[in-house]
Amino acid sequence: MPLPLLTSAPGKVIIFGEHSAVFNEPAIAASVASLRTYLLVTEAENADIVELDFPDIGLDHKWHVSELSGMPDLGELGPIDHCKELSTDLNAALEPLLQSLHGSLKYHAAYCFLYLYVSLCGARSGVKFSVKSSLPIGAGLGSSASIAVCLALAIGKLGGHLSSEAQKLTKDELKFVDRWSFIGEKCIHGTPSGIDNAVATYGNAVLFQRQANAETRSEQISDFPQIPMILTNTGIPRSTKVLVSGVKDLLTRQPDIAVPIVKSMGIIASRGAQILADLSASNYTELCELVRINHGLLVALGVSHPGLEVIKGLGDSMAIGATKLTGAGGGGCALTILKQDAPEDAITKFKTSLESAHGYKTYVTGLGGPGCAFIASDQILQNYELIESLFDNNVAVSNLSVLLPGKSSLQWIY
Ligand SMILES: Nc1ncnc2c1ncn2[C@@H]1O[C@H](COP(=O)(O)OP(=O)(O)OP(=O)(O)O)[C@@H](O)[C@H]1O
Ligand SMILES: C[C@@](O)(CCO)CC(=O)[O-]
Ligand SMILES: [Mg+2]
Repeated sequence: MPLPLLTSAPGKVIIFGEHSAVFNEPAIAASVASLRTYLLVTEAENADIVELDFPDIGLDHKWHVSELSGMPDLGELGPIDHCKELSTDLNAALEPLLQSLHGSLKYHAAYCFLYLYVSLCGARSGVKFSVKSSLPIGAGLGSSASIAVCLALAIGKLGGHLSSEAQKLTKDELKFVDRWSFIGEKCIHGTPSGIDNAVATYGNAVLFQRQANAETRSEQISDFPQIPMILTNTGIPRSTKVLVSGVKDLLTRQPDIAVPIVKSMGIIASRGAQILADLSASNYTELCELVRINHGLLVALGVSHPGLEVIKGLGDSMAIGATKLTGAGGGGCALTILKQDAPEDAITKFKTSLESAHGYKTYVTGLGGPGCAFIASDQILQNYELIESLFDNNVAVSNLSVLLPGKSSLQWIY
């Protein structure tokens, strides 16, 4: 695959079923139309290195080709094997390369990168990977999945696993990206369900269910309605990995109580899917009711946070709509589905008081839109000055809107 190469993937909003999705219950998520990660792959200045430039997390690291050689032969292992369990041999071989990055966001991003790179590209060197994202990190909007999808698509192409000339990503190629990004998510947070990377790969909205055999089933929800909602980011940091393992521990300690909670969340998602397929004034109230119940069950699982309850409390006291946390919780984001008759001035008051009194950030964004996408080298070269300038650290992420697949004049392929 000739360089440069640009890949992109969206963030996501889980409407119903976070956490229960990990335990094979159905869940619904949609891609976030305007919040995306972009990965630019270029020739490195030095042919003997592989470089990561991930400024959002302060990661600028180079590995020498000699460090990448001598990796274990993964010969017979296919993606499904890695999906079931990450290779212990590869993990052990990567450990020394990650040593200086321990205990940080950097570690997980670099681990995800190296696992995919070594598995799919061997010891190729002379390549630089630069990331720019409009997604908040660790906020519940799927930043980890979007980066894993950008990497899986780019590295799959560099390693010759995906066609370099195609004018469209085929079903099989999307499956490849879905599987390898799931493997990347496993590096970042241990036991993902796969819903986040499925949405970041396929886009639009999906009804997702993880199967017992580590396979996943995601059904596209066509004509997903634009539900009027406000996303609020508390900015309270948390880790999906820690929250997911906390829920697993609760299920082990209190199975008689916690298993039915998780099952109820699955029933909510299934009912939610029926409503969303045929949303009308008459079932909108039930949709709001499901949002309220789903949040209550997430509270019971211990994954809310006082900072999220502020949003719920304000939304409830203003009777503006129904609020639930979205993503892994523990901080991060909440979504508020607005009542159909919510007055404009009440919506404004809700947003400004969360912003001014609590320092939260609110987003009004459309849902749905393209999943993963790439721009081939000839197109990038024709627009190189523009694209390169957007990856400058001093350029605000709001400028990334000129790159939006589906809206931009650049020829994204997806
Ligand atoms: N722009 C980025 N640059 C580099 N690494 C990133 C970026 N965005 C996300 N990551 C990686 O993803 C990790 C955050 O993932 P985490 O799953 O905890 O949060 P999230 O994906 O934003 O939220 P959720 O999983 O609840 O949707 C970071 O530790 C980092 O390794
Ligand atoms: C908490 C969780 O359900 C959603 C995180 O966005 C984890 C997952 O499904 O991988
Ligand atoms: Mg994540």
